[in-house]
Amino acid sequence: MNKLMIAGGRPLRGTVSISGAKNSAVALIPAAILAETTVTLDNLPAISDVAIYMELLTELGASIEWQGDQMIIHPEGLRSIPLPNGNVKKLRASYYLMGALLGRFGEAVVGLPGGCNFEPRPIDQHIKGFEALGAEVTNEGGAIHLRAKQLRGARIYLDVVSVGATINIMLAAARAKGVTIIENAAKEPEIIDVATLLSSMGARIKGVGTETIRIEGVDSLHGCRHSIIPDRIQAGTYMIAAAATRGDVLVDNVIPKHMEAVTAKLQEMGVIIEELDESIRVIGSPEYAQVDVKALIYPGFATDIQSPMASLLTQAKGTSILTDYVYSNRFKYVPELVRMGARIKLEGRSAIIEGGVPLSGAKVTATDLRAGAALVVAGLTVTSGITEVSGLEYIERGYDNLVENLSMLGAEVWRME
Ligand SMILES: CC(=O)N[C@H]1[C@@H](OP(=O)(O)OP(=O)(O)OC[C@H]2O[C@@H](n3ccc(=O)[nH]c3=O)[C@H](O)[C@@H]2O)O[C@H](CO)[C@@H](O)[C@@H]1O
Ligand SMILES: C=C(OP(=O)(O)O)C(=O)O
Repeated sequence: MNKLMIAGGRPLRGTVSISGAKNSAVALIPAAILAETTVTLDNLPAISDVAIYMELLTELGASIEWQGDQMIIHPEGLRSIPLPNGNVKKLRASYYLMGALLGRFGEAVVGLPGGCNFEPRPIDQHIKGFEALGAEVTNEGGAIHLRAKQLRGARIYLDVVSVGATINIMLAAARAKGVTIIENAAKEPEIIDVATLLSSMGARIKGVGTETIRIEGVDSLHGCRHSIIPDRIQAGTYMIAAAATRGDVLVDNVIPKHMEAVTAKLQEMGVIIEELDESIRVIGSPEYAQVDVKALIYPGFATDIQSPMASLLTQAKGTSILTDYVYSNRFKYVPELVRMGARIKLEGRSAIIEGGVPLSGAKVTATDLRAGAALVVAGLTVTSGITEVSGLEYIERGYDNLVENLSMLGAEVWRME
């Protein structure tokens, strides 16, 4: 396991430029399967989930050029080769191969996904959607087999608002015969990003960003060039880290509208925020008020940043309650924060966080990507001792150039193999 070493206690200062969004990138790359000609993606994050996706598309026969933040996907050699094991199990978003391969080839075999396994994460709504479009879906030894002679548009009501199911159904429906309506759809910015790419490829999609999405299937889709939206979760993490270290950071290349829930909560605590067109300046204060945080679907406070927020709340005055309404038990990081001296109790889907308790350096383990983000933010605030975060590979699933970015902001951090 790789480790991140942190000698904390230094206020973060300077500018950090945010890369493209992980949760867009890992949907846009498989979406390119639907095109018959070349797709170019710009502003791609340099994270391991993207590298794994590149390998997956290569296994399927695509030819890919990836240089800097640009990926060029030539889909001409693609076939629907069964992928029951291997790379599909290394990330959550491999489930998008189901919708993309089904849409393009009418068949797919894809192993159940991996990714952050902080709790069971079913994909029943994805399957319900594929079946409604006319696919036969079976689970054979942990791999999902999908087959359809002809996908047909349908009206699909999602029982739970799901980012993955909304995108997966859009992918398959883009090539179905007739009109598909997704009701109770998710509204996250990454869904709009995927719909923008599909529309540039020739798809007919309306209503993204609302709870009803209408997709009129087309016979073929073509290549295009698309620039990925900034990663609002990385941006939020740097905003929180700037506040937690009482620093002064310009978080650049962001869409401030996507950050509204984080901005509002930080302001409520007493953090000074200046919003510019494509950047947000975060200036820390000596004291923070306690706040309650409810992680919700977009435009609510994102569940993916509740864990670094918990680390910041250990610095507030008084007791804060952080509740996650998306996942019932996304708190594997709590015992690790407690190891660093935090006083946090878990009650159902809430963490009760006692503020004003100084943290100290310890050996802690990131059990998943955002648990890792929580420990990094906590480590940056520590004034006594070194924090040693094991499981850096989880963090690198979603944070582009983390060590370099933090070092540029003045943090003393280094990697240990
Ligand atoms: C690759 C990617 O984009 N990952 C994000 C995506 O994950 P993912 O797409 O897996 O998350 P969903 O939006 O689907 O999950 C939301 C909730 O619905 C439940 N559910 C979901 C699907 C389903 O078929 N049945 C079901 O019960 C889940 O267990 C969870 O409690 O959105 C999550 C919620 O914003 C984020 O935390 C992840 O970072
Ligand atoms: C849960 C996350 O990712 P994934 O869905 O890819 O596991 C995340 O990005 O916080």
